[in-house]
Amino acid sequence: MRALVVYESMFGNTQKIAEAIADGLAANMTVDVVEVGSAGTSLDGVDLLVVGGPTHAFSMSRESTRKSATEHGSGTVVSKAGGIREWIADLHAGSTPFATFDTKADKPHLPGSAAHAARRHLRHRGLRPFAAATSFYVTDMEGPLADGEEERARRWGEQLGLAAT
Ligand SMILES: Cc1cc2nc3c(=O)[nH]c(=O)nc-3n(C[C@H](O)[C@H](O)[C@H](O)COP(=O)(O)O)c2cc1C
Repeated sequence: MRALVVYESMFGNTQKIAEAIADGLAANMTVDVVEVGSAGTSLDGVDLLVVGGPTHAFSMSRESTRKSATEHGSGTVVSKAGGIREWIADLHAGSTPFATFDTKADKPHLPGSAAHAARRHLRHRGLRPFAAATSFYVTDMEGPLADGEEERARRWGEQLGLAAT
């Protein structure tokens, strides 16, 4: 069984979560973890797709929010060539099972989530939801991740892999 983890990340936090999820999945599945700019659009041979990105303006990023992140961040960004919104739109979609995740600010009352938006878009493309959309938290715009989030991501990946096999 093969899982594909596709992530978008500006400041590296979602990348860390994606790698932790992949680590957890690897207990039960073969896993590839790919930055969205390098991900192909075919899902041939993929038994479980896991997609995640940073929450920007209550949803998945757009070109304008990525530009803003690039301009306001203190270094170079990880995802320089498009985000998961565009990747999902281009996907050669089938009925592959999927799960989505995001990173977002650790503020309980702030609405909106890239993971929920990605879930809606993937369902719309015909893919099959396999797990609830899940958020992982950062303590500030550029991070770091809140305490324990990488371990929580690893466990989430492990549970997904167990359920898929
Ligand atoms: C332009 C922009 C808009 C953002 N909007 C939101 C938002 O609506 N809700 C939220 O919780 N976090 C928001 N954030 C914080 C991001 O979620 C945070 O930067 C991200 O989780 C960091 O992940 P990354 O290092 O992988 O980019 C925003 C960040 C940027 C740069």
